[in-house]
Amino acid sequence: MSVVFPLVVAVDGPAGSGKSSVSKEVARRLGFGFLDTGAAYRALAWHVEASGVDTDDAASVVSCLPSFAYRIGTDPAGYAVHVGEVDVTTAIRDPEISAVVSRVARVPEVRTHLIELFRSIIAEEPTAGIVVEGRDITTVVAPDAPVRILLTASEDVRIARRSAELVGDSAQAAGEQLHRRDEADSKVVDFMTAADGVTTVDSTELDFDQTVDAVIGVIRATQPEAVR
Ligand SMILES: Nc1ncnc2c1ncn2[C@@H]1O[C@H](COP(=O)(O)OP(=O)(O)O)[C@@H](O)[C@H]1O
Ligand SMILES: Nc1ccn([C@@H]2O[C@H](COP(=O)(O)OP(=O)(O)O)[C@@H](O)[C@H]2O)c(=O)n1
Repeated sequence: MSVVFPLVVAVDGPAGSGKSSVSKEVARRLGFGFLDTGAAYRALAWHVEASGVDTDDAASVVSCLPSFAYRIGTDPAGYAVHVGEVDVTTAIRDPEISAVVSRVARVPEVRTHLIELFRSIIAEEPTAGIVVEGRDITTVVAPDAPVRILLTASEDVRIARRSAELVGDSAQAAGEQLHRRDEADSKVVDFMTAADGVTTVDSTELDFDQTVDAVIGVIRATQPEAVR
């Protein structure tokens, strides 16, 4: 009996471009699974901090990997992130975690460990497809995915969207943090330019529903049987 893998829709892009919210809605509409890979880097940063370890020291970060008991579901309607028994779904969105996550994500051993984890979650997806979003999905995690998309938007628009969802944090601080994080992250992987074969969806002038429709349009163009 041959093994049938799910159809992988790989989505990359900078912070605030809509990767997470748009991918989740696309998955919901198509009956696919959804994997937010950034959540794992955030949860590891949370775990490193909770272990009292300096996020700036790569060797100490690596020493936290064996005790990192990470769990995430792929049902877009039941999104929840756990480290051991602790539900960290909300805690990992804290600006304090956003401020340190890039330090954890730049460690090569961390990336190797999490990339393997993502590939095993993808291989075990029980539905017909899975939308996987992050920074290196189209290039490293699933470069052979049949659908590969770079979701972008101008920095001003991304900052405005991100600061609109923060409470008690000034728009300026949110903007500066987003800019710094993209700068640090893009030294590790290039998610600002589309690799060969990757389709760019620029949501600067699109509202949320139009962006979802644009992504589904790209999927339909390459995999018509996946979209009815
Ligand atoms: N095309 C769009 N138009 C307006 N708001 C959007 C659009 N796409 C996403 N958003 C909103 O922008 C915010 C950031 O989106 P998110 O999915 O968290 O981005 P990312 O995962 O790329 O960081 C969310 O509040 C989301 O609802
Ligand atoms: N595939 C990925 C996904 C996220 N990340 C890291 O994880 C962090 C959080 O990712 P995220 O997708 O939750 O960030 P947002 O774009 O949603 O703000 C990023 O700033 C990167 O440092 C990564 O290195 N590779």
